[in-house]
Amino acid sequence: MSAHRISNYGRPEPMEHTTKLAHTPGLDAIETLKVVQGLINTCLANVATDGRSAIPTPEPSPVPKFTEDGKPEVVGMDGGQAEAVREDADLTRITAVAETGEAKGEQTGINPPEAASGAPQIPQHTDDTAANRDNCDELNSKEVNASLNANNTEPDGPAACESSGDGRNTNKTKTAPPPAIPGLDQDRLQRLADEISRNISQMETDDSSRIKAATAALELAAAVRPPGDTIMGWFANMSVISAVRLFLHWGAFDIIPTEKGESITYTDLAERINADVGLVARVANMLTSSHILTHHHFTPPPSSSSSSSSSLSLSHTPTSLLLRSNQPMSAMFALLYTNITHVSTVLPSYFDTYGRAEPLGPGHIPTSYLAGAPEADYFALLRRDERALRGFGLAMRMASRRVPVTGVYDMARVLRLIGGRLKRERDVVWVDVGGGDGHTVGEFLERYAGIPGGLRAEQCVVQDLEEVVVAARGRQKQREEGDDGGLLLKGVRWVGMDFLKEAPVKG
Ligand SMILES: C[S@@+](CC[C@H](N)C(=O)[O-])C[C@H]1O[C@@H](n2cnc3c(N)ncnc32)[C@H](O)[C@@H]1O
Repeated sequence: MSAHRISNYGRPEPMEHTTKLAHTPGLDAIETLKVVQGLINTCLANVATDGRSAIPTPEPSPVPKFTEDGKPEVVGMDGGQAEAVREDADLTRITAVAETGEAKGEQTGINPPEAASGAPQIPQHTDDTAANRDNCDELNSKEVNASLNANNTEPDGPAACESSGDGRNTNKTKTAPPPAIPGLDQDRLQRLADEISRNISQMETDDSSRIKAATAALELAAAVRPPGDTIMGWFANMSVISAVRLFLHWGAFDIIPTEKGESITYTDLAERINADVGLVARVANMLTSSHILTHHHFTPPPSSSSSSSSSLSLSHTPTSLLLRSNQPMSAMFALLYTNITHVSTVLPSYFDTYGRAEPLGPGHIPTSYLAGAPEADYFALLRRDERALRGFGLAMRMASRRVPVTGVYDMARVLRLIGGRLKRERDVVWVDVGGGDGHTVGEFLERYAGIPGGLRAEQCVVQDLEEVVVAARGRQKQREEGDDGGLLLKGVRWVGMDFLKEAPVKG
């Protein structure tokens, strides 16, 4: 397949590669985790073999080598970047000495060239990224399969260096105990790898296995990641967050077609959002490289009216579909972007002003300080902005999707106990304090209306701040005028209140 690469200037440049670009979401997740598992096994093998892997890393980070003065030489970096990596290496070396009590330089997280002898050359990152990646992908998938089958544990690892036949004295014996990389608890790593493997095999029948596998994979990655690499990862995350924020602000996620197999050229997208195509490509780079969007070679059908001359296009992934503007996850992103990322810019000055202590009341919080209305509390700020308030309600829906709403209380028992005590049909059974737009009550009604002595909408009250309730009532009225008559919540009472004051519903 032919495809394009974005140049340093953000312009598409032609290049050849055969990387598979479009994925079937379900299959892709499983395959991805298998690859992760393979890489983990490789990593474990690396630990057992003092970092001498038989399997090349697909897209290697710059590999430090030691120069004659004993400083690690950093391939592919210079200046400050290289110095930063050197410092990491030195730190690892110092930690190693401290932890093992060995003489300086004997055991380090980075292998001097001698230690790597006999091992295949780790491919260096060249400009021919795609071709390199293809070779590595192919090689890697073979090796991953091999590792999945053979568990890739290289039991004779430490001795392999001895038999490399290059005549160098490696000071290793067959009995040398792993781990060679200090600070890594090999048993823990193996337990995590087993956990990942077990859950991957159960993913088809057990939904939660996917989360468990991912959680263990993240824990494992955190354990094996070199410290400097962890921090470098934050920098990448910051850029990705900024790119997501821009694409949300420009409405780009809403413009990319959602049908499977469809994509939009960079040129068309740039035109639709009134942006320079080079800029769009540059921002999209962050999103495609972090697998939030996918890019493709695009050949417009002969009948197409597309004015696009560009042959590079973008399509959604399951992740980016959640970032479209009508999606709760997208609203949650906007909310947390403000509450965390934006607020973080004033935190030092906030604490300089108020002192280094927790806020004592609902006002004078970092969010109100940022908004230039320090006395206001969070919800007072929200109420000033109709759009933000709507977004808040939508974001809460996401939270309730991830946290179970029903099943926590034994509602059948509650209804049984309360049934005999109700004097009137409309007596209140269930109050949702701070219930927003009522979706939680809706879930209770969906689940418990049908059971014996079941919950009825007339028995439910949603309480929230007056403004929130007014808006929620308005939306419910619209639903009742719509096709389904707003049936689920029809009859629910909405009460404006302040939960810091006396409760309006008694008993
Ligand atoms: C975190 S949200 C929870 C919304 C909803 N219960 C849910 O689970 O999606 C908190 C809710 O409390 C409401 N709230 C905040 N301050 C309040 C106050 N002083 N009195 C009543 N409701 C308040 C907000 O308007 C918001 O709807």
